[in-house]
Amino acid sequence: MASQLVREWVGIQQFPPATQSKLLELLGDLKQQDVNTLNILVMGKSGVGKSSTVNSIIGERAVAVSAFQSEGLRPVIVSRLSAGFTLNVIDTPGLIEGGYVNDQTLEIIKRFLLDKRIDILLYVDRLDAYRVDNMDKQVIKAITDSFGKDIWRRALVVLTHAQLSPPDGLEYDVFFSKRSESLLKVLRVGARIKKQDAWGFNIPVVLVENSGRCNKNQSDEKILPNGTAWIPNIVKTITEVALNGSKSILVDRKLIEGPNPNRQWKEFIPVIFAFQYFFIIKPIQRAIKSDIAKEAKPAWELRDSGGSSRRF
Ligand SMILES: Nc1nc2c(ncn2[C@@H]2O[C@H](COP(=O)(O)OP(=O)(O)OP(=O)(O)O)[C@@H](O)[C@H]2O)c(=O)[nH]1
Repeated sequence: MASQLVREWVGIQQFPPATQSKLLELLGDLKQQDVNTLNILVMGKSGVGKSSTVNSIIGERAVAVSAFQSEGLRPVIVSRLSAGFTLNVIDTPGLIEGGYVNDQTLEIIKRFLLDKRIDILLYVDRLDAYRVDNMDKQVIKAITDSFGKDIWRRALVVLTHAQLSPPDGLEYDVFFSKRSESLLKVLRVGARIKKQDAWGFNIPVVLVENSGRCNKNQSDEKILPNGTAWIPNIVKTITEVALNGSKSILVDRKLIEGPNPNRQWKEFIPVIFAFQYFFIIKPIQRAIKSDIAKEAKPAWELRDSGGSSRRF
């Protein structure tokens, strides 16, 4: 991702000192493991808080946020450099339109990512959605079909609107784990992750509150209702996923175009013809010949072929 404009990460200085020092420590951990760049892809349904989350992490209003359906159809890349570390965050348009996955949007995202590497996927949804439905499954399936199942080894589920009072008198952490479990369940179905493989896809769920009215602790850090300072927490989880030993996803032509249906099984065509010739056509020909040979000749044929040519 060398071509885009990389700016100094000034937004990091907007964070309170406690957050800043935790972030710099985490970036230091990554650099120690020779990870000097992270490409983070942000995807999800429309209006769930993708752009707001990008801005919160960067600490600047780097991408446009809208309460209404966003007009932007193209992904946007935000690149920031701090102490020798480059962070590239790719914000993408929402994938749902009129109740369906928008294939055109998906195609634009795929083309945009061509020849780029995805180190981390932030799959964004809202904490305050109480149900999962087929739409969730369709979006997850579309991401899986586009970038392969292994992208989920590099994923975090991010739940926005995390400053809420749970319904029905539920404890905050109980509500969070119920919401996470139901979303992870539908994610495993959409991503075709089999039960026996689930341990290899240990997808963490993190909470985010992008609102300016987010509560703060004594160190002026934005905190969740359970007291967690969420910006260092999401960056820490991103660091853990980046260092979990799985491979980043290289978006090459083969990956996004998938197997060419016209080429499928083509190499087997000569084998199938040879099989048909030797094991079906040949035996049938042999059987016909032997039938003809064995056939008892009728009397009139013997008479005719006996040489007694009648002359008229
Ligand atoms: N209270 C609250 N509002 C949020 C949060 N995150 C986003 N919003 C609001 O939700 C609306 C949509 O946010 P965006 O960040 O534009 O969502 P998006 O997913 O990027 O939207 P599209 O690009 O249209 O798909 C905006 O009005 C945001 O201010 C959050 O964590 N808490």
